[in-house]
Amino acid sequence: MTAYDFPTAAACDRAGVDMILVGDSLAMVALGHEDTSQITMNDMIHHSKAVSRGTSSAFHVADLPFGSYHTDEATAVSNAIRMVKEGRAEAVKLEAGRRGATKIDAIVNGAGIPVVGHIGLTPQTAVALGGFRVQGKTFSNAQALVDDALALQDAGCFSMVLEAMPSLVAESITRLLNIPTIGIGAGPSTSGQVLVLSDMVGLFDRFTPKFCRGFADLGSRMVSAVAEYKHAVRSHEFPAEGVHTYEMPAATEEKWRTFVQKQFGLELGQHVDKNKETAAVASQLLPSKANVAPESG
Ligand SMILES: Nc1nc(=O)c2c([nH]1)NC[C@@H]1CN(c3ccc(C(=O)N[C@@H](CCC(=O)O)C(=O)O)cc3)CN21
Ligand SMILES: CC(C)C(=O)C(=O)O
Ligand SMILES: [Mg+2]
Repeated sequence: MTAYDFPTAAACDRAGVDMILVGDSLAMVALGHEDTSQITMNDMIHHSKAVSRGTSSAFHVADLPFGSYHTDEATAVSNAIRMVKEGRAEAVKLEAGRRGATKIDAIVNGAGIPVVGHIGLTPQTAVALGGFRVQGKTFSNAQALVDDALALQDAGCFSMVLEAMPSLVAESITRLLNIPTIGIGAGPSTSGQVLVLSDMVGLFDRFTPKFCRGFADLGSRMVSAVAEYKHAVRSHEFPAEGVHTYEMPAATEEKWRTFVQKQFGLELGQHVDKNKETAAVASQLLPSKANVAPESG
C-alpha cells in the first residue's frame, strides 16, 4: 500500500499490510501536482518521516524522486542515504531498468541500503514514454522489460514493482526472477500487489487508472461530513451547550454574570447572532454594494 503521512501510514499498518511505500505519487494525490516530476528530496523526506511515525510493523519503503539519482552514482548513493537517515525509510525504490544497474549496485552493495526496482510505466519518465502509457504491449518492448527485470535482479534489487503491463509479461517476469515482484496494473500473477491508497479509498478524482478498484468512497463522505458541520454551525445545533463546552464553577459563574451585567450591561445566556450583529453595524458604516456606482474604465 502507498501511504503519505501519519494517519494513512497508521491505517495501513493496522490493516496489516506487509509493506508501506511512500510513493512519489504523493506529488499528485497529496499535493495536487500534474505529475511527479517536481517533487524534491526534501518533500519526500518530510512525508517519509511522518509515515515512519505511523508505522510499527510494516516494512517502510520510500521512492527516490525524479532527479535525485539520475546524474551520477555518488549523488544516487547520498540521496539513498538521506532517505534512510533523515526519512527513516528501511529501503528505497528507484524507477530504473538496465541503465540504472550501476547506481543500484552502488546503493545496495556500497551503502548497504535495500533497493526495490520499478519498471514498466515509470511515471518519472512519462514524457519520454509518451504519457502514462501501458508498457510491454509489443513483442520487442516485452523483451526489453524482461531484460530490465533480470538486470535489476543482478544489480541487487530485493524486489521490484511491475507497473501497467500485460498480465502475460508480468507473469513471465515473475516466473523468471528469484525475487518477489509487486504488481500495479500488471495482473494477478505477480508475487504481491500495490495500489495508490488515495485511488482505492476514493480520495483522488482527477483520473482513475483502469487497474484501480475502489474499496471505499471516503472523498464523498468527507464532503458530506464538512457540509453537515457547516449546517450544524449555521443552525446553532453545534456546538451544543453542556456537551461540547466548558463551564465555570457555579459560584464563579454567578459572580461573573453579575459582574458583566454591572460593568458592561451585558445580559449573558440569551443567544446573540454575532454575525448578524456585525452585519448590521457594517451596513450602517459602509455604503452597500447597491449604492456604489459601477467602476468605469
Ligand atoms: N492517483 C494516482 N494513481 C496512480 O496509480 C499513479 C499516480 N496517481 N501517479 C503516478 C503514477 C501514474 N500512474 C498512472 C496514471 C494514469 C494511468 C492511466 O490513465 N492509464 C490508462 C491507460 C493509458 C494508456 O495506456 O493509454 C488507463 O485507462 O488505465 C495509469 C497509471 C500510476 N501512478
Ligand atoms: C504506484 C507506486 C508503485 C509508486 O511508485 C507511487 O505511488 O509513487
Ligand atoms: Mg512512484
